[in-house]
Amino acid sequence: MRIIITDSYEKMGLEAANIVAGQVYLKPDSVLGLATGSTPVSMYQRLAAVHKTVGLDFSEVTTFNLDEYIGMSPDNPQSYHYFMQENFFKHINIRPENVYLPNGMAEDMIAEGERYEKLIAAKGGIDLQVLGIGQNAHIGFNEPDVKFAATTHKVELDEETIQANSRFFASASEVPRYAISMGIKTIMMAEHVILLANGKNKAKAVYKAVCGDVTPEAPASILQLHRDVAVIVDEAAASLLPASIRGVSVTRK
Ligand SMILES: O=P(O)(O)OC[C@H]1O[C@](O)(CO)[C@@H](O)[C@@H]1O
Repeated sequence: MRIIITDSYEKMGLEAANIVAGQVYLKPDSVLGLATGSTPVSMYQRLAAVHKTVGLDFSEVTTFNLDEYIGMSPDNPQSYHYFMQENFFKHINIRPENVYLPNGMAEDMIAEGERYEKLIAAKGGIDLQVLGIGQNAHIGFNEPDVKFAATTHKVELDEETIQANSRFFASASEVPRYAISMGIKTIMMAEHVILLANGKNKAKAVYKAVCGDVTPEAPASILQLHRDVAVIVDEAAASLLPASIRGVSVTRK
């Protein structure tokens, strides 16, 4: 794992965007795995700016998102389809036919999971996967006690996740209870991974991901076994990392 500590949320996004942009520049037909949530927004803004100012070309890029709420249609403003459109896709020159998210409206979620995995495989697998992290150390919507061998599947959201995501809804009761998410195995098969986190409320989860035991109770801890992960965090999210880890990290001011 490489740890990059930045002094602001914007710089976290900048560091992440540089890695994504480098990937797309060197391999124009890259397959990107993408995340939603508030964390990657500054990265998407930066990538959109790089597209606009220097013409970073997304026309050959394919994207697969991590997850979608079950029962959310793509035109629902709370859906992750909608989020991606508003925060990223409409600002770049990606082709709509190269954009994939799990279908939260599918009748058979087992078949939908299999379909999604086949699509990823048909595109040659994910070159670079972007991840946020939940306060309970989830990645995608893989909640604690996850099965490390799981591929894309239906998940029941933890109460902690429902509470955390209720800020995007009128109330916690409106947050869907189920989602369809890439599994840990899907994520671990990506060639490169970047994990982003900002804010004090992510410090415990970052600690577990970087130096806790590798355990299904902290799903992100499995990333310690991945061959190429960059963890990009602001000072607040890095605040519980021990001096030994901070000593080998890169700090960007
Ligand atoms: O970035 P946020 O809003 O804190 O969300 C944390 C994580 O939870 C999710 O929303 C659930 O998958 C992820 O997309 C995100 O990485």
